[in-house]
Amino acid sequence: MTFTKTKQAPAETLKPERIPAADPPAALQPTGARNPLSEPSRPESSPPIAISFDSFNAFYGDYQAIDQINLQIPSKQVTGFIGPSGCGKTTLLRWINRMNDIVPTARSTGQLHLHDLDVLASSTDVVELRRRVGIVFQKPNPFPKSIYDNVAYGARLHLKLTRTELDALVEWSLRKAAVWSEVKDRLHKPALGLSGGQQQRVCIARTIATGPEVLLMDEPCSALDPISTSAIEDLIFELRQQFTIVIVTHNMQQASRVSDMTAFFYQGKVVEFGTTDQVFTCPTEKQTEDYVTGKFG
Ligand SMILES: Nc1ncnc2c1ncn2[C@@H]1O[C@H](COP(=O)(O)OP(=O)(O)OP(=O)(O)O)[C@@H](O)[C@H]1O
Repeated sequence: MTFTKTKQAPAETLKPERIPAADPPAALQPTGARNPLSEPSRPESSPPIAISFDSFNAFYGDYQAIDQINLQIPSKQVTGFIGPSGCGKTTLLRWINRMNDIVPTARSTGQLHLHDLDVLASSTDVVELRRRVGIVFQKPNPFPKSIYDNVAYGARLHLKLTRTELDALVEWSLRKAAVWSEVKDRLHKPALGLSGGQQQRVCIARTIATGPEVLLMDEPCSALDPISTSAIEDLIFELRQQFTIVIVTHNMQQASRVSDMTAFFYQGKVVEFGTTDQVFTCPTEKQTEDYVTGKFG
């Protein structure tokens, strides 16, 4: 069995709003420059690289979860991480915004760059890094606050906006996350009163409200029903126009639908990395073929 990349039609019942053409508020324009070291030999037509792992290793205590990974993630595309349970997908994802800093046993060696920023340097401002690299988790995790306050939360921390500007930002973010029409009349009601799919889109709105360049998504649909999953997939497809997206998924159909590039992981290594069409229809490695066709994993 092989998969071909097809764009799903939006679910009629939850048809997402299209992304407004307008740029985000000026205060949210990304500031990242490109890493010149990552790009010198790439042909003109290749997209620039947003994230580079070079000889990257990650450990929990003595256990090595990531083994000598070299991976270059293109800007403003969707890169899917696939592979069997325990192969290191989440670990690698969480190093990109240093979420693993909160795990006492976690450490890494090698190089990791976001454009020209040395992510692992002790001098790196982790709060600013996490503003530039937002993360959406497996289960929607809205704060026990109103929808408005959820989305405004990061902006209140990072940006000094007037009430009018904040209102505009909240609306922009909720529109971008394709949930505005469903929540605009209940902005000051608890976010926890929404459906799981709506909560997840509010969490995405909360993440993009601080103006990140990168969105990390760790199995963002695993707790959602098929209609909500379809709405999130449509949203991912739209958001890649503006954000670099890295998504971990166990769902092969989902990976083939939403990802431009796919990395197949096995036992802490990247076995194969290429366009999603190539990885799913014409894999070069037997292990990849066995995995995407469901023979193991
Ligand atoms: N906090 C931790 N402490 C110790 N070991 C950990 C920790 N988190 C993950 N590991 C181990 O690191 C390895 C990689 O785990 P990771 O969660 O990155 O894999 P994964 O590919 O994302 O798996 P899954 O698809 O099941 O989520 C596993 O062997 C796991 O048990």
